[in-house]
Amino acid sequence: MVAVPPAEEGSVAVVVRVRPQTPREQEANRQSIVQVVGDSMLVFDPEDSNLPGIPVSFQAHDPASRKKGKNLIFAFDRVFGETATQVEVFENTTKEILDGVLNGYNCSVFAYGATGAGKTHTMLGSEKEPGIMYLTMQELYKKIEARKEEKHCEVLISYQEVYNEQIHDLLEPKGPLAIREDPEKGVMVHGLSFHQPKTAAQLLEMLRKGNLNRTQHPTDINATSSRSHAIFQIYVKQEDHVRGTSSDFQVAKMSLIDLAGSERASVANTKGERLREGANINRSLLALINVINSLADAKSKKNHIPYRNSKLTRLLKDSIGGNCRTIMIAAISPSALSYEDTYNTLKYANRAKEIKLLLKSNVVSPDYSLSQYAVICEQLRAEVADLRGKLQTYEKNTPDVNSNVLPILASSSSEQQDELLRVKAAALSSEVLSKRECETKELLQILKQNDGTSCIGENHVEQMNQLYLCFHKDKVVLCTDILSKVVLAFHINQDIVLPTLAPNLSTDTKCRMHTLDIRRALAFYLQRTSGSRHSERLFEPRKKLGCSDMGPSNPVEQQEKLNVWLQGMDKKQLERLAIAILCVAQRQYTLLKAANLLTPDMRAEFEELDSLVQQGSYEAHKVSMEEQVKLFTSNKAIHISLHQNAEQLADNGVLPASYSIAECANPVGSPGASPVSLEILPVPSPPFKTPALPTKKRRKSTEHLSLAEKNTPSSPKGRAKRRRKASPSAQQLGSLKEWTAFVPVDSTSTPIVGKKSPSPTSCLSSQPCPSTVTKSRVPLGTSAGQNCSTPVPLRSLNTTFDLGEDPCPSDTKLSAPAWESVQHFSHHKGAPLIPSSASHSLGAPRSRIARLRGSSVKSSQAGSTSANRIHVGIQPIDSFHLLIFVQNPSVNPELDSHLAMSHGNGARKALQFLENRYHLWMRLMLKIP
Ligand SMILES: Nc1ncnc2c1ncn2[C@@H]1O[C@H](COP(=O)(O)OP(=O)(O)OP(=O)(O)O)[C@@H](O)[C@H]1O
Repeated sequence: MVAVPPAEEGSVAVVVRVRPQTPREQEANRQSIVQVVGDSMLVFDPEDSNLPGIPVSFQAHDPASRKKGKNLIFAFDRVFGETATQVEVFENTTKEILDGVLNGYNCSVFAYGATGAGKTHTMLGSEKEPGIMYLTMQELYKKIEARKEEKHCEVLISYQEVYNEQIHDLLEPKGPLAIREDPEKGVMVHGLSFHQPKTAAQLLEMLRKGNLNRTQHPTDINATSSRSHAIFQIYVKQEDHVRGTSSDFQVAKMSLIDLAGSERASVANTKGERLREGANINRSLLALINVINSLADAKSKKNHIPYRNSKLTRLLKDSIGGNCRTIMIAAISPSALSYEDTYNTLKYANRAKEIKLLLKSNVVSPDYSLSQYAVICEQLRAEVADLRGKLQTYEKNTPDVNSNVLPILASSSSEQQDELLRVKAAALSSEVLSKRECETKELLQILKQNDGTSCIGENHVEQMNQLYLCFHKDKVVLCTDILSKVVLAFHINQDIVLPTLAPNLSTDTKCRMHTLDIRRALAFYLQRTSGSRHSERLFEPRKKLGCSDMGPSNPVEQQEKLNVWLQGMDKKQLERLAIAILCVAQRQYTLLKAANLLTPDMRAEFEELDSLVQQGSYEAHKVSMEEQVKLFTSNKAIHISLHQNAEQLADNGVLPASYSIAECANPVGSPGASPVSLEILPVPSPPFKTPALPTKKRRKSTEHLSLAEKNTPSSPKGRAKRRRKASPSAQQLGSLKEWTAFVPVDSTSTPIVGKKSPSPTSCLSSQPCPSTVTKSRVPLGTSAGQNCSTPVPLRSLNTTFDLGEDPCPSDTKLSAPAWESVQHFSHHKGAPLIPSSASHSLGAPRSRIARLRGSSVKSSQAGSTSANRIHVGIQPIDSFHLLIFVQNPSVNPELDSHLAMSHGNGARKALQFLENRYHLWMRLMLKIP
């Protein structure tokens, strides 16, 4: 039910404005016939010139006039004397009812009077002295502005005239318009234009233009006599900003009417057209007077009101009396020359005072019937069901965020990605976060129970969650990195092939735990992932590659087997894993630092880890190298995480050495995929000499990898010095142009020839090779001298490498072009080398990699058998991850060695990324054909 606002009784307000005498009147030197007494009274044709305030000149009266209206006293709501200003008139008339308009009441102000009495001056005014129309609108805009916080207001205006009983649009002049009466909407003018001035100034301009269209002709009485009734209407619609239950809004109409002046043909001396105009004006005014009389007559209230007698009265049907606050401004001349007109005006004005009003605010409520409500309810129900469905889908996908969402992201537009991530984050934030909290607490429990040396304080739970939130907000940036780096650690050290991301979102948490207790971490990890699709994924590729030890697909069995396997790990294996994870943690620290996400606790922890990494760097490097070499000799994949926003961040100087593969959504071998070249480059030499590293001080076992362990074999100062001395940073690698100058565009290309390379035999000497790349960031491994013995030639990874059968030193000879290329692009003095220690210790498979030669490209193309080839490939997994794999088709011919990836700008960054972050003895060269 819509509450009907109570009706308010009232009556038409009538004010009189006496204009000053015109020059013509002054010339006639007649007496003034109007005496204003106070604010609301006047004496028409005062008899006694001695009345207070009446000038002596008034005493001489026109005898004819005196007969009719001698000393008539009129009282009105307000009487404005000759000196009253426009603003004064406005403020005491229209301004007072403006609030009514804003409260939903219809209002009208009309100026009535004889020709030349000052109606147009009052209503419209001039530029110098703008009248009520302008002042009203100005005030209206002010009031709307003042309440814009609560209400939304719209203003529409129309401006029309009734001339010779025809209605014309003054703002968009066209033919005469017809009046329609709608039972609900009231009187309407068909075809009338409505406008929306934004400011009062705009409105004034509209008024000015409208007045130019108004019919005005000079008469004897008034040089600018308006020959039409002008009706300016303002519609104000208001709506609450915050809707209530009723969705109410108010529409009020304000009519500002400048009537044409009544005239006596004899006085105005009108003829012809003017006479006809005058007759029509008088007729319509007479109709108005009749309406006023009827409205004012209490007895005739229920009787017929003769609105239809003229266009004017039809138009003003809802603007005079009734539900409309009405102000009549009676304009009169004080001159005795206008005695009759003034008297008549005062008479009608006096009559109009008696018109009663019954005011109601025009509150409009959308009429929602019950059936409409039912429809709305139904729609809302459907929407809720739809949203629930979506939520369930997202919840289902939550643990699978990496495998499901990221590929979608990779193939989506950035807007879609944003949206997906937003939705994903929303879905994750509630349930997953609470899961994560439990998980973290569980981890803490485990840590406390088992060794009591937890580096993760209780407050870390919160911090981790913060990190997690950051991860969401930052579009899966850091967490993903952390996540996949842990996976990488698993990879290298545990020989697990993992072509998809690690399973759950809290692996970063586990990463921390891993640094304390690898065995427990792995167990925990497996516990968490067993039975999930992720764990299947974890082992499936391994099976595919013929690793039968992980055989059973039953997750429980898998877990048991793995547990056994973990238990069976010897100290050294665990140590390797620990070191690899420490390296990962260091990189994680770098990323977190770059992203400004480090808390003091984390910083301390990572610094400690860093020192551990440094301490065990030789070992770490050795492990890494061994794994690397292994990698080349069997079908394995290294799962490398790439930073989604790396390029952007790199551009901003945040992450200078990372790489984005935003366009790498194509699966391996998919049609239209661009080939990518992956170069295996000579391995950089480590920043320190192996003999200098006291191997005794290496980490003894996983148990010794506590974060509290701070002893380092070399001082940080020394390390820093080594770093300074170290070979060029990633930035020194040269431009992409430089790279492409040396690397074949596709797999069938041969290395660029014609450039001299250093003698390969020089690499066999104990001196560093000229083209040795020395690493600077992290201690990486064996000496340059060692490396020199097993140089890896420049290769395109979408080519096939021949694997030599014999590991004899002569096979290490490189083709001249390859070496020269390496020298050129690397800008390094020494030759990049694979450490001899690694190659010596790795047995047959190791010797294979050692035997890769630049010249072998040709021989592979010449038809070497698949048994002695390896394929090295790079496969984008999603926007964040890159799978680099090395395949020996003789072991598993199913794996596609083609590379499908295209990315234009990131080649160098990719190289830097791989080199600096992962210490892989490879460099990536991505090429766009
Ligand atoms: N209050 C006033 N102060 C000064 N001049 C005025 C005032 N009122 C009217 N005038 C002047 O008197 C003249 C006639 O006024 P106006 O045109 O407004 O009369 P009107 O009633 O509109 O006549 P019509 O009906 O013929 O259009 C104009 O020159 C106007 O400037």
